[in-house]
Amino acid sequence: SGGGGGGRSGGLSPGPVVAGEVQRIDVNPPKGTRDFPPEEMRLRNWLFNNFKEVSRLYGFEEVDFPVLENEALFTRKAGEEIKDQLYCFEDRGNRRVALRPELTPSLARLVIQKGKSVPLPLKWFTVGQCWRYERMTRGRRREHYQWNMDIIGVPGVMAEAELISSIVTLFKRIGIKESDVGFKISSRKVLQEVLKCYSIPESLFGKVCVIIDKIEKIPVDEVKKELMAAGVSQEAVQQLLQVLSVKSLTELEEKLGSGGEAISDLKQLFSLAEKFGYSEWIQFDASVVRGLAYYTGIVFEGFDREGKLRAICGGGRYDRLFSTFGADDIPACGFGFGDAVVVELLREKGLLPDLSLQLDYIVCALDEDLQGPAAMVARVLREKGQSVDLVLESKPLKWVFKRAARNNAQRLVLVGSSEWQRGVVGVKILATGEQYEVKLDELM
Ligand SMILES: Nc1ccc(Br)nc1
Repeated sequence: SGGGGGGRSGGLSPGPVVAGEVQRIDVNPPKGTRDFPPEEMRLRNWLFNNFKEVSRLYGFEEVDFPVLENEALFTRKAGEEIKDQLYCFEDRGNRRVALRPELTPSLARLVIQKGKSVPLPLKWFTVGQCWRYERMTRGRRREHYQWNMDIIGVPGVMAEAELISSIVTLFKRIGIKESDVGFKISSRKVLQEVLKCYSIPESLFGKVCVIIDKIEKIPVDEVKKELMAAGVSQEAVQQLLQVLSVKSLTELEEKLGSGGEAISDLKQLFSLAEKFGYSEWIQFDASVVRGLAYYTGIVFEGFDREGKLRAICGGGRYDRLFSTFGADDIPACGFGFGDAVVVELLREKGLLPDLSLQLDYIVCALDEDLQGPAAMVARVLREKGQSVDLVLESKPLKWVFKRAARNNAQRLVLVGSSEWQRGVVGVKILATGEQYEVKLDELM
């Protein structure tokens, strides 16, 4: 959703500056950002209203945070892309600030700030714009909106199962089926258990996961090199990469043994999926790691089964994030769901909704000195909850009918002199052409 459109004049490249004339500004939004003209805004509102309705159905409370945050929220030392692309600067008070690249750190900050005043578990959601400063070489967007749902204070995988259920509900609401998309599910405890066998320090865990997450984006030898540079032995690297290619929970159990938390979490999650009714939507995929350093357990991502698009959404458990902000750890999990990839998917599937403007009335005075009575008509209708496009200046009837058609007005009210003298106005039902006169207080 979102994007520019043809302006009133042609090209936007400024012509020569003539003395006394103002050079035309660039009317496009900054590189990598989008405008939302009415049609795009209707699609965005439709999508966000679905996000919010699902959040309401799941009993989540809406929260919000500033787009501008203290840079320190995002300066994790794990080599994440999100940090390399931080949209950050020093403000006039010499503070290091950043346009948030994600929402979870802000949420964690607010939870810590609220402390014991907000009884756990918390189920919070938000829809917010997130930013990255990426060299335009790849021509990618620099902003998108994310729907985030987080459950704070529940250590068990019922929380992850509930979150995935909410996303399935969203997909169903917008017409996307399990034959269109799926969820790849794994747990970072798989990697943790391998690393423990090679006594790799916990402090390296986040960085190792971030490197492994690049496995499908850069050559595997590069991944190996980065892992070894980070301090992982060659043997451990081999084991890590091998475990990522495991194809089933059974095979994983053979590899890791049945006593570990990774297997028990995953088995429980797949069992719960049966009860939630979304087993057909999920699959175990050991290669899912996700690129954020703070995930510690179950991780998942929504993908399009045709494999044409980037991940639709992603999330997981982050039980150690709070202590990175100097607070006591609280078990937590959540996901982010962007506004762009899902719209690409809907477009691909021919599922974009038809969201033309819906107007109840267009009201027009038939001559200049009837503008006041026309305003009265508009007031009466609006007080009854009717949407009214009041024509604000003298216009030929042809113009009024054209505007009524373009704005999908259901009825046209014409305020004419002789009718007004008789205490009535003319109403035309535009779909049928039927027309009648009605007293002002009988208007509806
Ligand atoms: N984190 C992030 C922010 C903005 C965009 Br576009 N993509 C990812």
